[in-house]
This record gives sequence, structure tokens and C-alpha cells, in this order.
Amino acid sequence: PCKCILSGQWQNDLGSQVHIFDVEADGSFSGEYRTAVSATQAPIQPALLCGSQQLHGEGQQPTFGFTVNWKSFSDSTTVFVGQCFVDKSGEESLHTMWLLREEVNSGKDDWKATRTGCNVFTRIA
Ligand SMILES: O=C1N[C@H]2[C@H](CS[C@H]2CCCCC(=O)c2ccc3ccc4cccc5ccc2c3c45)N1
Repeated sequence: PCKCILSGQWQNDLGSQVHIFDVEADGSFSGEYRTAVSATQAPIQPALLCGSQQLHGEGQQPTFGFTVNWKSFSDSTTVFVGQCFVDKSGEESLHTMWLLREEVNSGKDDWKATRTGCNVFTRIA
């Protein structure tokens, strides 16, 4: 669909896979995130995500955001924000930036608790 509705399966440059379920009429959605990488030794289970995308814009290249709560030996959360782009041949890609917040034991460690980066996702289904 040229309107960049996010529902479906996506893969990013790290090999992680995202399955976004149906997008509601208000733009909200939920899904699952299977990361191919992690910054902790503990195994990372597939995590639930929820977010929303813009639907009303005339533009066919909506912005969106979603939050992933990782389930591991302790807590961390990643938020993604980005935009869906459609190229000349109709291929969609999600250009995102993310913030990964690990749970730290003390406020004095707050300064080092957030990582950032970017990922591009392409549709795989
Ligand atoms: O596809 C993509 N994958 C990567 C980027 C952005 S999200 C990121 C994967 C994050 C997996 C969770 C994780 O590493 C993680 C999970 C639980 C943790 C619990 C406790 C921690 C304590 C210290 C440091 C951590 C670093 C990463 C952690 C966790 C901790 N894009």
C-alpha cells in the first residue's frame, strides 16, 4: 500500500524483526519486536511494542513512534521515532532513531543509562 500503513513484518539493518499488528482507526498499533542484538549478557525474549502513526496527513509518508519494553533479568525500554518513506518503485522503508534506557540502581548512574542510535527497516511481509 502506498500509504505506508505500518502493519506487517519489517526487518532492520541489524537483522531484528518487527511484527506490527493491525493499525487502528486512530493510528494506534501494537506488535512484537525480536531483536537480533542486545547490550546485555542475558537472553532477550521477543518483546511487546505499542505505538501510533499519523494517518490524517495528506502526505503518504507518515511519522510514527513506538515503545518496546524488554523482558530480561531486569528492565529496559527502547523508544523508536521515525517516518515511513516510499520510493519511486513503491518500496517502503522506516527511517528511525531510538533511545535505549537501561534500569540503573542509582541516580548517580542516570547520566550513563541511555544509549541512542538509528535503524532503517524494510518490509519483509
Ligand atoms: O534492533 C535493534 N536492537 C537494538 C537497537 C535499538 S533496541 C536494541 C536492542 C535492545 C535489546 C535489549 C537490551 O539490550 C537490554 C535488555 C535488558 C536489559 C536489562 C538490564 C540492563 C542493564 C544494563 C545494561 C543493559 C543493556 C541492554 C539491555 C539491558 C541492560 N535496534
